[in-house]
Amino acid sequence: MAEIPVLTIDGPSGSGKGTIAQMVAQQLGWHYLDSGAIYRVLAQAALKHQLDLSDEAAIGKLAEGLDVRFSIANDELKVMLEGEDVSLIIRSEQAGNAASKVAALPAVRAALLQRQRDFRQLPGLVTDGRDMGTVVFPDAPFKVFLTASAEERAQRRYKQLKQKGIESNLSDLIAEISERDRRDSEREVAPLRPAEGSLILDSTQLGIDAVYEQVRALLD
Ligand SMILES: Nc1ncnc2c1ncn2[C@@H]1O[C@H](COP(=O)(O)OP(=O)(O)O)[C@@H](O)[C@H]1O
Ligand SMILES: Nc1ccn([C@H]2C[C@H](O)[C@@H](COP(=O)(O)OP(=O)(O)O)O2)c(=O)n1
Repeated sequence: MAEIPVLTIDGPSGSGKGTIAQMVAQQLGWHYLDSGAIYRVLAQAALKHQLDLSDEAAIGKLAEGLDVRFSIANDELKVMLEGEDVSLIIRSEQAGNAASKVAALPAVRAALLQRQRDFRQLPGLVTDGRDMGTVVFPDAPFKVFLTASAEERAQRRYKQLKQKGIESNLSDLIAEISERDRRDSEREVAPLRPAEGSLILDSTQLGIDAVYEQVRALLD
């Protein structure tokens, strides 16, 4: 496994991880793992099965048997839960917040570890999340930690949700993003933090192309 290259991109919500990860994966022809989508789908499944989001035993069990499938259609990541297309519903801020809650449960993280590592296939993998460089792929040769101010990230999310036809409110988004940053950074297991040896990029003042160039330069 170790010889299969991996680029990990970790960072807080709205820092641009998914955008950059997909651009690199597409350009190199590498596989792509959106690890956050797994937590989002799990939270969706928990709500569907009317489980309490803090019920570690029940949600850990759900995570073990989670029936989630990813595919790419028209350059967009398509996500199926138990045969149902949940690609859009999992992108709301409520879904992100619910994902952050189930993601703090140690049993959940343990249940999902191998499933994520299985994405490491030739010719390579680009993956984004919170603990890709610290826990899931600690031996990855290429690691990035992408960040930006909470205000800038909320603005980006606002525009992105609008483009998807999802209405939101900017001040609510700033509050939700800050709450999620705090929960993801302060949890006991796999908290959000830069992996040792990662390239730390603050994209508050950087456009997508400038970030992309710096990440690509790391791989040359
Ligand atoms: N450097 C950047 N400057 C401006 N907008 C950006 C930048 N990076 C990403 N975006 C935009 O911000 C939104 C959130 O990006 P996304 O990749 O989904 O973030 P993340 O995966 O970190 O939550 C998207 O609409 C994306 O086009
Ligand atoms: N590797 C990961 C990925 C996501 N999570 C959790 C924490 C996040 O708040 C939620 C949603 O993650 P996601 O990357 O989809 O969220 P953003 O696109 O950054 O807003 O899942 C995690 O704990 N570990």
